[in-house]
Amino acid sequence: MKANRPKRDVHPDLARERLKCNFNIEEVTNIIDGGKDKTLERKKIEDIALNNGACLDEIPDECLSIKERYENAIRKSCIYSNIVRNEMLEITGMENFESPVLRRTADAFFKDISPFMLHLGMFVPTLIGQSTPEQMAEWLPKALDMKIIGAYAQTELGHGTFIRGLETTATYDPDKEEFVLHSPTITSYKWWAGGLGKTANHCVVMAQLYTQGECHGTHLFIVQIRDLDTHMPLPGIKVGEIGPRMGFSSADNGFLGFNSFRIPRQNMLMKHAKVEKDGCYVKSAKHGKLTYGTMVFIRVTLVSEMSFNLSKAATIAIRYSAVRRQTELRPNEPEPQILDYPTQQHKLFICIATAHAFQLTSKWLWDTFQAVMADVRKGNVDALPELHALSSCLKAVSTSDALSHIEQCRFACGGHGYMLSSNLPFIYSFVAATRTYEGDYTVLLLQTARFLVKAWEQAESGNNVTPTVAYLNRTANTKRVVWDNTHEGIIQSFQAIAAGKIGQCVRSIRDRIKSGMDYEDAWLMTTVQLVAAAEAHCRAVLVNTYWNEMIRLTKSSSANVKTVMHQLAVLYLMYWALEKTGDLLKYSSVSKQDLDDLQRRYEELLAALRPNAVSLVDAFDLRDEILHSSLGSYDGCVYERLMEEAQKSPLNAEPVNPSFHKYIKPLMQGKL
Ligand SMILES: CC/C=C\C/C=C\C/C=C\C/C=C\C/C=C\CCCC(=O)SCCNC(=O)CCNC(=O)[C@H](O)C(C)(C)COP(=O)(O)OP(=O)(O)OC[C@H]1O[C@@H](n2cnc3c(N)ncnc32)[C@H](O)[C@@H]1OP(=O)(O)O
Ligand SMILES: Cc1cc2nc3c(=O)[nH]c(=O)nc-3n(C[C@H](O)[C@H](O)[C@H](O)COP(=O)(O)OP(=O)(O)OC[C@H]3O[C@@H](n4cnc5c(N)ncnc54)[C@H](O)[C@@H]3O)c2cc1C
Repeated sequence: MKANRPKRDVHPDLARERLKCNFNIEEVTNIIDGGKDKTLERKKIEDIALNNGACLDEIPDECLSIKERYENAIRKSCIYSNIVRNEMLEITGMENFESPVLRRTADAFFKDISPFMLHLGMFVPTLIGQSTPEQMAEWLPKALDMKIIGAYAQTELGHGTFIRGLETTATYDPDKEEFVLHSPTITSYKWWAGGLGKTANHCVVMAQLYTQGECHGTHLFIVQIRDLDTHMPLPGIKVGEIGPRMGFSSADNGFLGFNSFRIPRQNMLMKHAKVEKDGCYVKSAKHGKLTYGTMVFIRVTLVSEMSFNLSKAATIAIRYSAVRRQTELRPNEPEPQILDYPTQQHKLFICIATAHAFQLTSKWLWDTFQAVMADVRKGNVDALPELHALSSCLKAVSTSDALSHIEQCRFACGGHGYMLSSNLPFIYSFVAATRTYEGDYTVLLLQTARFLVKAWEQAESGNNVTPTVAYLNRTANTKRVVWDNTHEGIIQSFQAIAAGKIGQCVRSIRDRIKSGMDYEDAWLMTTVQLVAAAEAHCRAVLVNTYWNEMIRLTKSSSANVKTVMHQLAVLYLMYWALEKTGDLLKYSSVSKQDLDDLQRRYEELLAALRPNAVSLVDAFDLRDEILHSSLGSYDGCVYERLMEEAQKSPLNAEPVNPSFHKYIKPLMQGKL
């Protein structure tokens, strides 16, 4: 059902803020979108999706029951998918079905997550990345046309991180030329897959492949789990939804068990390895981990996804902070806008800068991913370890940083930030999951650490290392870098911290081995340091990439846009330098005086950015329909919207709730 929202005048405080803007907002929007043409394309897609009002709900999702919420999400998913299929893909091009713009526009329909998200997000990319041309021809058109709807079922009740430990089996039967899928234990049940519980009729399943009596490790299979006509689970399939969770409330995350369920031989995704009709196993992949490709793809896309979520939270908190007034600074003076408090600016301006840092880095990461995949298609897998290390740490750090900054945005909105109608709790719970799914934070940083330790050893012995760790060639054998408070100096300090920490890990491992431990135990005992070293490496990559990309992308910008983009990048460098003073003292020659100067310059920068704060979030160009926020709308009519949303509470539908007569009154009368 559509809801009509009253159009309101812009709140005078926000209107005044917009008059202070000294840069061209559209230019910054174009930089964030990746060019003027990309902005136009995004707006066109948003217009198609939003102008028909299909996304608006009369009753907020959070006031619905679990069942109603799911049914409403399916209703909207079908409308949205139809628009994507019939109108939007024509604009992006079919090959760009995973365009972030499509993903972002979907947010206008769902405060939470669409049950179809994993279909386009993981099922389709797996078909593209793991199928032979024949398999692709069979399934991809059906999947893109929504003739089949898929999920990605890898994680099991007993194992998520350790993929090699998955228990589901796929045993080849050469007589019938079929695989028999089986779930031998309760812990082998698939668990978590989005869209699996009620929506999907197909899924990609990761299972241990057995043929000719031998186990060949985990492989991917495409499995039909429900009848296309009745939607009933097929015989041999036990499938359902896993129950309420912190977020993802409308994503019908599911469980799945197989009871000797048979699929044709052709349903093994055979791009990197195949099983012949007679059961002979043939591996063609040049790298053992190419079946993990969908995970790498999603890790890469998550960096931009984090930028988007952070830009939403920052827009809400900054617009609200411009309208909210609190506490007298001096007796009898009007209460200031809370955005005038430097402590509030400290909480929030880093969110704008981080959204830029992640967006610019994500574009660079995406280009790197595309280049490495093009090489892989030609048979060259040399750059895969570096891509894995890079995508792992950037996924871990971007999701973790986004989560803590979004929480800061909620704190910055006081009590009203706790309201679901602010949308901050939805954004937070969505992002909280990203720190875990697609590889947990710690686990992924330890993957990066493996790569870094090897790179450090190469650099130590005088060999050249790959580009993202090239700083090791300069710093591996240096004790402390000379502190220099320019941007180059700060970037070099981050590299020195990373090199210093990696070196310290290597020495700890070696010392432990010398004292009698085997390599595995020495590694295990060093993992706390290894995680910190990988995080430091990631920060070095982030500051360097953000800075370089900012300079590159603002080359032809107007002077004031250059200035404000520069200010944000400097803010990012200073913020993190001040967060890491202990490390700077350890690995650079920074003095107490240098740090005091840095703190003062940081505070001056907050003040310099203050007049442009609202316009900087306006530059994210997030329409109200995408923000879903009583606190963050463009007009800033916060109190009216909070009141309007309160009226929608089901508890306000009747003046007296029946429980009064049933319980409270008898209690008051001593009759209970
Ligand atoms: C309209 C919509 C359009 C589009 C949508 C677009 C985008 C979507 C945006 C947002 C998404 C929104 C919603 C999505 C919602 C939910 C999705 C959630 C999905 C999931 O969670 S799926 C399950 C994911 N699971 C994991 O990630 C598990 C994590 N574990 C692992 O990855 C691995 O087990 C491991 C890496 C931890 C270890 O693997 P292993 O044991 O097999 O390997 P080893 O540790 O022994 O390492 C050996 C060797 O291999 C190297 N290695 C490991 N992995 C890789 C890799 N992927 N690539 C290259 N190399 C790899 C490793 O480094 C070792 O190397 P070394 O040289 O020996 O050191
Ligand atoms: C909202 C959501 C959606 C999801 N969607 C899907 C989906 O669509 N498809 C799918 O297949 N899966 C999905 N998952 C599952 C997800 O990928 C896993 O939860 C994730 O990979 C973590 O695995 P786990 O839950 O087994 O955690 P565990 O591996 O059990 O981790 C628990 C803790 O142990 C630590 N730990 C584990 N191993 C190590 C180690 N080697 N060294 C140090 N510490 C370690 C971790 O850091 C963590 O703190 C989803 C999960 C969520 C939350």
